[in-house]
Amino acid sequence: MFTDDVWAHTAKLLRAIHEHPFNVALGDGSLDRERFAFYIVQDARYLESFAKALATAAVRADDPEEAAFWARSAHDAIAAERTLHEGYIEEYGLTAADLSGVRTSPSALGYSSWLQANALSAPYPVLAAAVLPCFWVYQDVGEALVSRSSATHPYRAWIATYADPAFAEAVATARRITDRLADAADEQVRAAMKAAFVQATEYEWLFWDSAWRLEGWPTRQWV
Ligand SMILES: Cc1ncc(C[n+]2csc(CCO)c2C)c(N)n1
Repeated sequence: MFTDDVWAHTAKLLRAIHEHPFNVALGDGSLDRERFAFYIVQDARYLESFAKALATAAVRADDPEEAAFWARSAHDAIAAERTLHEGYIEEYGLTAADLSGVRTSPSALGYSSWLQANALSAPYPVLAAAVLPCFWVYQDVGEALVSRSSATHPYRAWIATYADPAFAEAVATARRITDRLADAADEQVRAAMKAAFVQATEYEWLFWDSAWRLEGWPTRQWV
C-alpha cells in the first residue's frame, strides 16, 4: 500500500520528530511555558490555513464520502483552533493585543503557504498526500506522549486531544482515501504524492523545531 511505503520511507525523519528536544520536553512535562505558548500561537495560525486547505479538498474531491470527510476535518481543525484560543491562550494570560503582536514564524508561514498552494494548484491526489502527515504524525506523536505522561502533566490536556480514539479513526480514513487515490494514479502523480508526503513530514519536524528555537524574522531589525 502507498501509505505503508511512504511511512516506511520517512522512518528516520519520524524518529527525529519523536526524539526532538521539543517533544521530549513536552513528554516529560519540562517544556518551558514560553516555548509552549509560542508553539500554541503558531499552531492556532497554522490551523486556520490548514482548515482552508481541507475545505478546498472537500470542494475538489470526486467522491461525496471523501468530500464529507474533508469538510468534517476542516470543521474539526477550526474547533481545535478555538479550543487553543479559549483554553491555553487564556491560561497563558495572552491578550488579543499580545497575540496580534506575535508574528507568524517563517516556518509556520512556509508550511501553511505550501499547504494552501497544494490545495489550489496540485492534483487532488497530491493534496490528499500533502495533508496526510498532519493527521498521522500528530496521532503517532500524541500516542507516544500519552503513554509517557502522568495525569498531572502540565500539557496533558493538549496531548490527550491527539491520542483520542476519534482522531485515530480520522487517520485511518485519510490513509484509506490516499491509498485509493494512489492506486488509481499514474506513475508521475504517485511520485508527486510521495514527494508531497515527505515534504509535509519535513515541515512537521520544522514546525516543532521552530517553536523550540522561538523562531523569529531576523529581518525585523530593518523594518
Ligand atoms: C503543525 C501541526 N500539524 C498537525 C496538527 C494536527 N492537526 C490539527 S487539525 C487536524 C485534523 C483535523 O482535526 C490535525 C491532525 C497540528 N495541530 N499542528
